[in-house]
Amino acid sequence: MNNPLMLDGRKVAQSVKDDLKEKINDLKEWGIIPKLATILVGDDPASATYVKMKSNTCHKIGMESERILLPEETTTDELLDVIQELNEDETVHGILLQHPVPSHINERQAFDAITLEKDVDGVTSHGFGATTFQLGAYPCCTPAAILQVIDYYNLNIEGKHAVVIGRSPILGKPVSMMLLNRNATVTISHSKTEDLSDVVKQADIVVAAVGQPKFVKGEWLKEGAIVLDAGYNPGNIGDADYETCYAKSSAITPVPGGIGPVTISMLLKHTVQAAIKQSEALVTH
Ligand SMILES: Nc1nc2c(c(=O)[nH]1)N[C@@H](CN(C=O)c1ccc(C(=O)N[C@@H](CCC(=O)O)C(=O)O)cc1)CN2
Repeated sequence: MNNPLMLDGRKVAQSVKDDLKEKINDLKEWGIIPKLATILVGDDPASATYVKMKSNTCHKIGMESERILLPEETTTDELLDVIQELNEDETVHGILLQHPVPSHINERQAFDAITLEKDVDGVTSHGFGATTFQLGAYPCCTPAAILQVIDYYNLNIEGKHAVVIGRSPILGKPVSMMLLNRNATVTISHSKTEDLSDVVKQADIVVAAVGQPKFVKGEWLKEGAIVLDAGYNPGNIGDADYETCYAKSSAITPVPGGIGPVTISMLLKHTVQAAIKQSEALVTH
């Protein structure tokens, strides 16, 4: 396949942020400034960087953000109290709990404590169910970013075979449901899948969401496959081996500059949508 298309996530993210700036200006005329609260538990440097990127991007486009940094030894109950306060704070429209939390914390319980209307990161069980059944919840941001890239570049996924590698609650599982809702034929593969390379060989679209650097090799791909790399490994290395996958693909997202920047723009988009909905709810009550 000659001349594969490099899918430029920075360009996609910019187009999302440009749309948002207009909406944010409109909201400001009503005295509303969309606000995202981020919670980081512990001092994992990569997570700290991602949270900082989220809050910096909020400020750049005229939103507010409140960064809550909690010590490593925070208990589940203490974290639940912080989330409850944010649920009740009318100035906060969206809540993000950075994943992963330290292992002594019950992450599922913490995610599920976020009220659905502020779950702009799509991490609650309720949000997952509502996304799956297309009931209007905010989807997880990386899956939403993958769909945004697909739409921006007009990639045809209906009836195509998408192989998702990974089944995590905030990536592999939700993106599989979202692709299914777009009429793709979806195979979810994972660490226990037998003959993974043979499974991947059948894919028109490969979503790499496995969390291992350069895991997907070009030789596994069908000629002309689309590769959507959702990996964010240390050193900004994706889950796909870019050079070999590029050569075999028809289109591919790089790392950095692919799905990552779009993920952040989707978080801000959901927060603006939440600010609009919550303000409408205040007016009608
Ligand atoms: N609660 C959540 N936790 C985590 C999520 C999430 O969506 N919700 N996703 C990942 C990490 N992540 C955001 O949190 C994330 C990772 C990487 C990027 C990104 O833009 N990376 C850049 C490169 C980094 C850089 O420029 O320094 C890129 O790919 O170009 C954004 C978000 C885990 N946790």
